[in-house]
Amino acid sequence: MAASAQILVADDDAAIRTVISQAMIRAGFEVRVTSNIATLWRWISAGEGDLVITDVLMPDGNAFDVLPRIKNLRPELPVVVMSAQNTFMTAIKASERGAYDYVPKPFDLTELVSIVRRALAEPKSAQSTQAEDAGENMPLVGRSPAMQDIYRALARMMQTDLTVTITGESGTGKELVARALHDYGRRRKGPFVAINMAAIPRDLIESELFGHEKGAFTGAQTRSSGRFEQAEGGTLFLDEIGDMPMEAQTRLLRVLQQGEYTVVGGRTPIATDVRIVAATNKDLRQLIGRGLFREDLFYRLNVVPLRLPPLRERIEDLPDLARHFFQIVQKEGLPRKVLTSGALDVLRRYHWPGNVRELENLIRRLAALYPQDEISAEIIEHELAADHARTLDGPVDGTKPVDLSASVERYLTEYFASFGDDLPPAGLHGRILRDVEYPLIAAALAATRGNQVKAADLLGVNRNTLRKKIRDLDISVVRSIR
Ligand SMILES: Nc1ncnc2c1ncn2[C@@H]1O[C@H](COP(=O)(O)OP(=O)(O)OP(=O)(O)O)[C@@H](O)[C@H]1O
Repeated sequence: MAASAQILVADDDAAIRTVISQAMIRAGFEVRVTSNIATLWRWISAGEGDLVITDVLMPDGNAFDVLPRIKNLRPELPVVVMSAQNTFMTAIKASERGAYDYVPKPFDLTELVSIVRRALAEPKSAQSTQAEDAGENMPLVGRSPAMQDIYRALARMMQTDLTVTITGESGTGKELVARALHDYGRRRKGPFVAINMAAIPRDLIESELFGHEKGAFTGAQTRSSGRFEQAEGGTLFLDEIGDMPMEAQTRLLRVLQQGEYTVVGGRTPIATDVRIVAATNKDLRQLIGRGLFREDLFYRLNVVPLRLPPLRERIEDLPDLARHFFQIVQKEGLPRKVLTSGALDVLRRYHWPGNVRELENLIRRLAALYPQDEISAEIIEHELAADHARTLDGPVDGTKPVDLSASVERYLTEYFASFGDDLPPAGLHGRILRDVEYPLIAAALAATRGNQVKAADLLGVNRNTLRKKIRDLDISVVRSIR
């Protein structure tokens, strides 16, 4: 049946019409092409075509505006949307307006043919989709191929309740993605509840998640609701799932298998309607091997695995991300800055162990600490060196360094080793303290938006001492206008 199917192709670029129609004809389809929306709509309303491939922006209109009409008139007609504006919102809009799939330009013809085949082979279901405008407030920034893959996966998952597990180094945007899944999905009217397993004492995790009855354990003086109850009808985001204790894992498995749980100290099973999104920066398979994570739970959670690539693997997103964060800090009242092309080059070469969070923090510091409108390569180099001193080679798995003094020790061992049999130049004490003091004071000033009184308070030093240090360490301070 599919072999004789007719494909309607709409794109104002003649070259694209040609390559698509050639590929479709080679694949055994009939093809009609047009350069405008009006003709496409005429064909569709006349009942022609078995599938549509359309560009978004065309001379006589926007395909997203006609998609709801197409869905109304011919709900079973699959529409594949192509776009060169490869943002999260384009993918989401396509999904919300009822497109079958969204293909970012430039695209792979073989992939397009397989999408078309898949769409034509699927049973026709009159899937009704709510055409609700999501607004232009972009939650996720970046147009790299790696992020395109994420957007498409998200767009497909929006209308489902599938359990998703997001993996990725610290700071890659796992929580942001979990929120986007909720905010643009069909549970958006319900609550989004996040809980971080690494931030809660292990013996309290079960009761935090599932609640407890009065007297369930020492200190449980009243009945308490758990996060599952709070997330009813919405999404529960389980961050750092690799840190979940075994007993809690067993309870969670039951929720995923049977849709019910019991509170700690309770006996009656409670039915639950919660979408689970989990995240981890650990390798769960390795934890399974060490007996720390249940394999059956892993498979239940990993229904849809989503891997967020580290920033260094999608460095082309850096200018967009930097602009985005400058905009955010500007809205918060800090002056607007731009990066010189030299500065961008330095940022592109950096390896970003803290990923997008590290970039965000850097932009905040730049906006708060430097008076100049243009941020030069030298400033970036200076700040990244300070950043390096701050993290002093934290663990490579992306987790946050916890023990500063252990990090300093490691740093010093390497530092001494780098001089071989010689000693480093004299004045080490001053140099090391300065390397620690600079980022410390800069961070305090950034956190207090350049307010020296508050920064002195935060640091626990006298205001005059802070002023002297700022001068000695040559830290530039700009006060936020708010
Ligand atoms: N693609 C993106 N677009 C815009 N902002 C982003 C993006 N990715 C991450 N961020 C921002 O970077 C910061 C870190 O993101 P997030 O907290 O989601 O990371 P995470 O992977 O959950 O980190 P962790 O594992 O340490 O909890 C947040 O402020 C988030 O808003």
